[in-house]
Amino acid sequence: MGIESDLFCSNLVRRFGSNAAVDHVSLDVPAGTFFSILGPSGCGKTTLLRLLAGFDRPDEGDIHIRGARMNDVPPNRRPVNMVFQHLALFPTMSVGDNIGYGLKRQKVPAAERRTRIARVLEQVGLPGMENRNPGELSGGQRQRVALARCLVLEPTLLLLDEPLGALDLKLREQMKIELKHLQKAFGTTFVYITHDQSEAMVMSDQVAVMKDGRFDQVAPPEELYREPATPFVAGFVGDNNRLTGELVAVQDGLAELRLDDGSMVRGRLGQSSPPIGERADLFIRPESLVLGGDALRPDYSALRASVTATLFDGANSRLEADSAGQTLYARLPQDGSAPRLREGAGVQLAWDPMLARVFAPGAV
Ligand SMILES: Nc1ncnc2c1ncn2[C@@H]1O[C@H](COP(=O)(O)OP(=O)(O)OP(=O)(O)O)[C@@H](O)[C@H]1O
Repeated sequence: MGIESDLFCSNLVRRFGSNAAVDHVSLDVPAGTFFSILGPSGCGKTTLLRLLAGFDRPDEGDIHIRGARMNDVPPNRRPVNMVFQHLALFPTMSVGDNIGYGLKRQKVPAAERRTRIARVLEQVGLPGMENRNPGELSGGQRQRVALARCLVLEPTLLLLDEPLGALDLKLREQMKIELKHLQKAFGTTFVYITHDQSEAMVMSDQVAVMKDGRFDQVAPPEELYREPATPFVAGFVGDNNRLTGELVAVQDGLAELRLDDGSMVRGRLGQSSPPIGERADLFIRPESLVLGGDALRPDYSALRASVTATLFDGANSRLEADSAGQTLYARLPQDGSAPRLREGAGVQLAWDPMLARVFAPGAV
């Protein structure tokens, strides 16, 4: 890790007028890893990727690729390739010619080109498809050709700008697993931008959650999910319930909140603690909520709620309930153990306070 990493950036800033689209971003991506930048529309992902590719220049900060400073290096001289959402395969060229295009420009001899094209097609699971036309391929196959066209050039870094965005849901699910395997097989360093948290979580070694031009948190997917550093990350990564109340006490890292209907709930204090007496948000995941019964542990927090709907979605089935005007979702296991609950039925929703996070209110 450090300046010799495949990609190392320090304090990158890119302003448009008075607005900093990229606002002091630093990142360190070791060789052979899958790094995702995840954030909502307009947070600055594309602007950051354009700086890395060299299509745009930072106002401040440095970009290093394998130890070499890139700020003044034009895009075609950087050891970087880019895959776009709307891929631009040349429609009148065969798959083989599309893949060989960059090699030809590098003046790689024809025989070697043929060997490398055949090998990369095999690696992306399209052996022998050199002579097909892009129009004769499915959307997923075309995206694999676009990837092969970049990987055949053996870049240090592959930048991917929402490459699955144009595919339908089922294909996207399949391709995100394939991409993860391909990245590991090639060992190329991937920097992937997306607004889809599931894509980032499934594929990445590290995810940077971006908001308003800054990184809120950079961590492996599981850590982001279990230990969100900010209320934005808690609300953006995975499903979460949010309860708002007043912070009345803190003891041993556990915060106690009084909700507006007077109920008391508890959760672990996050990194940014509000002062006692101030408003605070408690986040608890749907799968951490249990439908309370006799076996409720005494240290659990619990709320009375009334069922507003059961939402069947196979393994992701959920219960929607209302507790004093706040909507909560709880996971409903589909192995027959979930009780049958009618709309309007009263339930008790309980949780282990260690699984809940409490933060000062922030934009979610
Ligand atoms: N050339 C430009 N001139 C002025 N403002 C720009 C320019 N490019 C981007 N911006 C602004 O910078 C901010 C970040 O834009 P950017 O396209 O990087 O976001 P994004 O996270 O990629 O969004 P999306 O997911 O919708 O593509 C936005 O407020 C955008 O309006």
